[in-house]
Amino acid sequence: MKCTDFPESIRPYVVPEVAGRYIYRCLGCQATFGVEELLYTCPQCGSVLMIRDEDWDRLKAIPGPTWRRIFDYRAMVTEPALKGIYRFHELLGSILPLDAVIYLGEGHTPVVQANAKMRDWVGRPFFFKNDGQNPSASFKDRGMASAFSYLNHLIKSQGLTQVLAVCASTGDTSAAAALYASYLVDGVTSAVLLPQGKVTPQQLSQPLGSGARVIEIPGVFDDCMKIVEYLAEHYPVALMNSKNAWRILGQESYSYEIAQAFDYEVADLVVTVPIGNAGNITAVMAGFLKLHDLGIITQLPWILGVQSHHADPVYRYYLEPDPQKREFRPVTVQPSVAQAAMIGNPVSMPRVVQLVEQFRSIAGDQAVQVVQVTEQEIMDAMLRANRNGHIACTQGGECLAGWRRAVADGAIPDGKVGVLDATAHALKFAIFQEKYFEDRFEPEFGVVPKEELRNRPVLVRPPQGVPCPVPGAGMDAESFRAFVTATGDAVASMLGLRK
Ligand SMILES: Cc1ncc(COP(=O)(O)O)c(C=O)c1O
Repeated sequence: MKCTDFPESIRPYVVPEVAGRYIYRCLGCQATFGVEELLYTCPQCGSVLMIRDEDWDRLKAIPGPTWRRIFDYRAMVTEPALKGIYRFHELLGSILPLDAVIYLGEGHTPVVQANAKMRDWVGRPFFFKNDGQNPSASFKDRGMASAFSYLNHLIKSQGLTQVLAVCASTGDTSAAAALYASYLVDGVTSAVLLPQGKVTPQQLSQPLGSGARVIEIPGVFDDCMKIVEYLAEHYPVALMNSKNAWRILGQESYSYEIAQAFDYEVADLVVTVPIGNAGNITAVMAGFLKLHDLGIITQLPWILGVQSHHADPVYRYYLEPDPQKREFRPVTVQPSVAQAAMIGNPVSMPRVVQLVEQFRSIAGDQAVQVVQVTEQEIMDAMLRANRNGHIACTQGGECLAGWRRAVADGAIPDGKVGVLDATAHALKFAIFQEKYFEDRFEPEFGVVPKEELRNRPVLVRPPQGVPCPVPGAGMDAESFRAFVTATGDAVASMLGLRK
């Protein structure tokens, strides 16, 4: 449905105005800066930035029920600039002209209910929201659509040429950045820095296929991040990590979609996310806070962050109950199956600290929790989910393990329902499934396969003397019939079938 197909009375609700006064606000010294330039950190104190609409009151003047109608109408619109995350245009980019918006199919990801078996295994009902069904197969596309739409706007409005987009990545950020850069083509190229040997073959193939310059660095993600920060400080590049606040803005759409999927009744939900660089949990909290502030939702959901015991700096920070005594200490990560979240010094930690405080001040101390899970729990949970109709990656498994752990610890009251972020597609992380099925985990992971969760292919050959087809060579009809019958019977016997 096109915007112009709607009756005149509804059109004002559907077509967004290009308006607002966006600024970067420093979370350290509170200084503000215009968004005419792409900034990553505060030029005054070096702290991280968030983007704010200084004209927010004009949005607050619109009643919550009207906003809900606007977003629900827009869900039916097919115009590229209003599809996907930009149906929430006023909340995440209202200064962007619609012709600058880049849409590659991100957003609108499905919310899939867990079956009765999984519900009983956890002890509470829950859903997976499958962000692996985004174009580059992870949630990162939400933030990249935003960051590249903004970049596109700068290119168009300032006549920029030859922009080099760079990022450090645990695999998924690079796939998304390379994809969006490859679409823009005119004037934009991308280069991605990956920790050598610490992304899966599927993740590595993505930026290569999109034509990015792929640079491998010895070390872990945190080391790559320091290098791209250095590049952003000293060279003319556009940093596409979530330090770039436009990424956070786009990722807020995950919260908006959850609200919409649950008819804006989110009070009983526990939105569960894995934490790595902490951009995702930042965006999820910021998104719900905005909806609440505008009266689009009347109560906040709970937020549950999950970390592996091999990369758990945020969990450790919140172990201290007294906010005055909390002290953030980066950790040295150990190998983790939740490899995309294997980050010891999350860039968005200052954002998390402020938003958790804000969130808890409205919804209570229990409304944001962080739990820790083992590598074994992550693998077992992922495989169990995928045996029950899901397509969770290891980070999705981490969410499920965390949700189950929180329920078992008595931290989740009756009546709460989980919405778990399956942040990437299972296929990107198939290598960990393979290691489990083949019992090939290196000792440092500490994962021991459970027989009931393993699965391997079985080769069935026809009995001796029955000819087998040879690829490229012909076979006479009688031999082929003999092969089909003998092999078919062997398969049936293996499956316990009787004629
Ligand atoms: C699939 C996946 N899940 C989870 C994360 C963690 O998200 P964040 O770094 O925003 O905390 C990442 C990336 O870092 C990821 O690629």
